[in-house]
Amino acid sequence: MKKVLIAGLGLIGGSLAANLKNHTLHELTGYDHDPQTLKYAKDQQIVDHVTSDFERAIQQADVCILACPVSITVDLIARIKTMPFKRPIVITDVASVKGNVMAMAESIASPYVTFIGGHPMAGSHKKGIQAAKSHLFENAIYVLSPTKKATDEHIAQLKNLLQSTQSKFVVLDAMEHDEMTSVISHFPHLVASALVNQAHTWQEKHPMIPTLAAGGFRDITRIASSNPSMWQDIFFQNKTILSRLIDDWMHEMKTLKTLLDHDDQAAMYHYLEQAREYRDGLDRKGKGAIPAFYDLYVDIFDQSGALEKVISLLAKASISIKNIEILEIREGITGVLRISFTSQEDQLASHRLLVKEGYETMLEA
Ligand SMILES: NC(=O)c1ccc[n+]([C@@H]2O[C@H](COP(=O)([O-])OP(=O)(O)OC[C@H]3O[C@@H](n4cnc5c(N)ncnc54)[C@H](O)[C@@H]3O)[C@@H](O)[C@H]2O)c1
Ligand SMILES: O=C(O)C(=O)C[C@]1(C(=O)O)C=C[C@@H](O)C=C1
Repeated sequence: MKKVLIAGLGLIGGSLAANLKNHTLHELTGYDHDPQTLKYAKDQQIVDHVTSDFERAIQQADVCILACPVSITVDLIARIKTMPFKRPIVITDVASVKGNVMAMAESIASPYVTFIGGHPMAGSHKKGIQAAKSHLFENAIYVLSPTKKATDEHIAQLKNLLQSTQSKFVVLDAMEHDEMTSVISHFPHLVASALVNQAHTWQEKHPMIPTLAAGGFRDITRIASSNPSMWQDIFFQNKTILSRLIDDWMHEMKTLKTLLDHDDQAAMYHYLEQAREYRDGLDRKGKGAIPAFYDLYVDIFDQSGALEKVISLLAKASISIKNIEILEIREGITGVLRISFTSQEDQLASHRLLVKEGYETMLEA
């Protein structure tokens, strides 16, 4: 049983706290600058104690998880550097950008402090403790970036503490991490916001644009609904790499424009085919970042009870569902359910069962 301090009890800190609370006996203390967040955490018993005295709490902890915005995390590490520690502590963080965090952490001189950077590759567009979920990190990649001082034993200790999240740990250095997360998280976010703003601008000419925005636009722009304050912080913390990716992107767009202007249909087909093949490959089992499930698409009609009927058929056959999502449903017209299973066996059994019951289904290739 360890004394664990979680500094920043928002979506990520709150989710980690809830997970540790549900699955371990560690003594949890929560620190946050927002008194309402602290009150909620205490009232909902997400942590055992709350404090507004970071300095005192960290000196009494065995482990500290920094779960504040990235730039605040850097500031907290700068404060930690000046504090006197009298007992060993492992400190980690969850920040989405690692460069400045790790540079600051490498300069901690105290022999008692071991810093191992962390970043769970899971989250949502929501913020705050009320959106926290104990199972948020299940099956997600969890990046660890040890400082030079951290031994294998320290890393094992931290993995052990976070084991109940059921994440998959990978060790990366800050630069590798920041380049990769730029490509698959930060830059896509920028593009999603740009697409939404482009639609907004065109709405002046075509007021019906929001009415026409269907599944595709919603899928690709979901993340534009995220917390602007967190994301502007991420962008500036990772600005050198992001700026390079914007150059790459402008080049890519220019190439696409040339294909269009020259009516080069064969090249455009090849471009789209290449993208489709790579995207389909990302979902395959064992590839990592995108959690791989076995999906089944089921056509349903927009009538009350349709969803319930499919779920109860599967439940009666003792088939457990990992996730279920209504992809598109319009009044009086067929909609599509995406049902995800953790095994191919369940996927195929559901397919056979639903086809027998007269449903039109499609298996994810
Ligand atoms: N949201 C995601 O999808 C996601 C995923 C992985 C990692 N992260 C990283 O996790 C960290 C937290 O993000 P989040 O989504 O939980 O944000 P959040 O806004 O939900 O939570 C941040 C928490 O930090 C607190 N806080 C802010 N400034 C503070 C300060 N000066 N002192 C004390 N507390 C302070 C806030 O009150 C809030 O409770 C960020 O570094 C982010 O990059 C986010
Ligand atoms: O699922 C989402 O909404 C997220 O944005 C999660 C997401 C991402 O995949 O980009 C966002 C930021 C994090 O640093 C890690 C995960």
